[in-house]
Amino acid sequence: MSAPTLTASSLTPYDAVLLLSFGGPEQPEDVLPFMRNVTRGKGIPEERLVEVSQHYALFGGRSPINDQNRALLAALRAELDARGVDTPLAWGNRNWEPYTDGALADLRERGAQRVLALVTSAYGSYSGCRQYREHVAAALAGVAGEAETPADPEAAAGVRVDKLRHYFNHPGFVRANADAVVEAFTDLAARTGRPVADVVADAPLLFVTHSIPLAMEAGSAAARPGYVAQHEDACTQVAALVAADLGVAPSWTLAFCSRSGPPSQPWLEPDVNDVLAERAQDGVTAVVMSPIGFVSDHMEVAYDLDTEAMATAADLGITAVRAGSASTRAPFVAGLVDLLLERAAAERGEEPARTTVGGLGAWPDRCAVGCCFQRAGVDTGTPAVAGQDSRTHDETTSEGAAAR
Ligand SMILES: CC1=C(CCC(=O)O)c2cc3nc(cc4[nH]c(cc5[nH]c(cc1n2)c(C)c5CCC(=O)O)c(CCC(=O)O)c4C)C(CCC(=O)O)=C3C
Ligand SMILES: [Fe+2]
Repeated sequence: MSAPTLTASSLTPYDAVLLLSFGGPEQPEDVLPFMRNVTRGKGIPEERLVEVSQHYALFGGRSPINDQNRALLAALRAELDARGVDTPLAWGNRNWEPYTDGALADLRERGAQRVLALVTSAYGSYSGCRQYREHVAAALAGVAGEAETPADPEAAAGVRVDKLRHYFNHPGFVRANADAVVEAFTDLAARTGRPVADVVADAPLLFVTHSIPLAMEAGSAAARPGYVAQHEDACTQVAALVAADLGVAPSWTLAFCSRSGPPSQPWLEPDVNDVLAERAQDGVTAVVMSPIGFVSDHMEVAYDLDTEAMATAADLGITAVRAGSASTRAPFVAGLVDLLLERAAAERGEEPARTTVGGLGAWPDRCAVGCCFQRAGVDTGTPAVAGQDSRTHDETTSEGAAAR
């Protein structure tokens, strides 16, 4: 079930790949300005900003996310080189330096006309999908020197930016998470001095992801199976690989972390800390937590799981082991390169296999009309690239024409 290794000497018609990520502060004085970027117009209470600033302060005011993206860039470069692909790889963030507009301006300067963006969010929701698409449209407007984002920012900037399909159900992402969970159960067995099969049989596997508002969940589910359904599909596949490797099927649930917003606004539940308390009441003394919703061990993992949830588990007398994230694990990196090659082949008019696992199938290359609005059915009309509802300049394709 490992992804087939694709080979091609280039990513034609793409001139460059852009790793597109969230960004994070790297020094204490950048924490609050970064958080104001993230929450602008979102109605997040000031107390929450102060609270989350303290999470960053615990780590010296430096988010781990940028270093993790530097490591991912290096791993992707090495994998591309190993397959003989010399396409340039650039990096831009939505919320902190290095910003996307600078990366795109630089690529344009170097002659790039078509860019393929790889977003560090495996799942679709406004936060992990359309918000990036709108962000790229605004960044292109900046590159074109326009104050307002025009309806066709790609034409204005002379750069077209496509986005790789979501990869929560790609075998590379699933295999990498399963390997990490197998390692965590093995570690838990060593710590408790029991056979690993016994540990899998009675230690629950808690998959953890970022909570989002229920309205955002509904928006994610309008055009395709939503954020929660995507997670359940990925969790089912990871658990199946763990069962195959360790001989016993783990009993898993999906829990959420990092709830934000005002208390009056409903977000996805249950919270991972509440799940731990419930399991303790049932007599559970050991768990594995897998941060399946996160591509790397950034601040939500370092604080909400490794600091807060670990303290909750300790208070409850639960031995908890946190599995690693996909980060730069070989199956994940190889899978991402497979996806880049698949997309390039599709853009050349070939018909590449769209490898997936689970029951939901491959997400479309261009996001479906109406996908991932912040609230279901509420189209703000904000220009966004890379969708079937984007106004791109390739009017000639049937897909582009159908969207109008
Ligand atoms: C689904 C999702 C992912 C996972 C997918 C993905 O990985 O992209 C994610 C990732 C991340 N979220 C991050 C940081 C923050 N997110 C915030 C706020 C919010 N996140 C939301 C959702 C998500 N966020 C939402 C709905 C909000 C409320 C405001 C809004 O509606 O947009 C806030 C403001 C404070 C607060 O409200 O908690 C901060 C500081 C970092 C960087 C971490 C680092 O520095 O290492 C990363 C990778
Ligand atoms: Fe977030």
